[in-house]
Amino acid sequence: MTAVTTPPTSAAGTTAAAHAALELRGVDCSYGDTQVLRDVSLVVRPGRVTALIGPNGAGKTTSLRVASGLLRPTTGTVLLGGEDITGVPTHRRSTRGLCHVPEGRGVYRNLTVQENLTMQAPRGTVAAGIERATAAFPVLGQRLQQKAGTLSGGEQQMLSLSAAYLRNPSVVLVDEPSLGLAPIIVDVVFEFLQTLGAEGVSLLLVDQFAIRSLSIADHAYVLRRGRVAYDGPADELLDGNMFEQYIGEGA
Ligand SMILES: Nc1ncnc2c1ncn2[C@@H]1O[C@H](COP(=O)(O)OP(=O)(O)OP(=O)(O)O)[C@@H](O)[C@H]1O
Repeated sequence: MTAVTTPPTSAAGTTAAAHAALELRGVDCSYGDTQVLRDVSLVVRPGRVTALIGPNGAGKTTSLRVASGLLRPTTGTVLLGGEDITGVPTHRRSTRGLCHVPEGRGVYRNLTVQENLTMQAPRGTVAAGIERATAAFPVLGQRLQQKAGTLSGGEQQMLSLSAAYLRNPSVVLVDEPSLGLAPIIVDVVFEFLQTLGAEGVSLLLVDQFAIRSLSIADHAYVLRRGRVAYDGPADELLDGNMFEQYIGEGA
């Protein structure tokens, strides 16, 4: 476990950050006069699942918003595949393979499931994309003509997560995918996230179920009051004492 912000150095002398799919480096971010991220550095390694956990208000969603370009850091750098994308707008990050599945079901409520899926898929890939999404979530295949706003919460979340398949991204940021879902649907969502990871997608996952997130993650960061308090292997955090020390009272 690394106590805080310095990226671990490999035997070859290169930092893990040199091989990052996504990296936040020394990021500060504020809402107006209120600073919520302080010198946040984190690395999402290629084809790995990285969990970002911490108590309410720690800055997890803000970190994802900085990564996807919805927020501009006041200081620091965002890198995608080693390239500085700090000033690159959100839609261009998306075409470069970065997909953000935001908290609260990013679906178009007045469009049907099929229309939602069609909007997400790049031109020329719609049919294949829909096939892939409905194979992952068969219930969506049965609801293609239904308005997204009339789907259950779980189905809306599945539709929202389908974007991660349709756009064929290399890096996916997922914010609170299990929020408000029944336990059986939470299982489906975590299975899907695990499948994405197994298929080589680099995942940065924020979820209220810290233990569950850590159990599918390779690496973990704990944020506390806008600072990285833990940077290390996910399984080390699952150790009872460590969990209590870093997350116990907050999560
Ligand atoms: N648009 C905003 N304007 C002002 N302050 C904000 C805004 N969004 C978030 N904040 C504040 O920034 C801090 C970090 O919020 P953020 O949503 O990133 O935390 P979080 O770790 O994701 O929390 P949670 O687990 O509760 O979702 C909080 O104190 C929050 O009140």
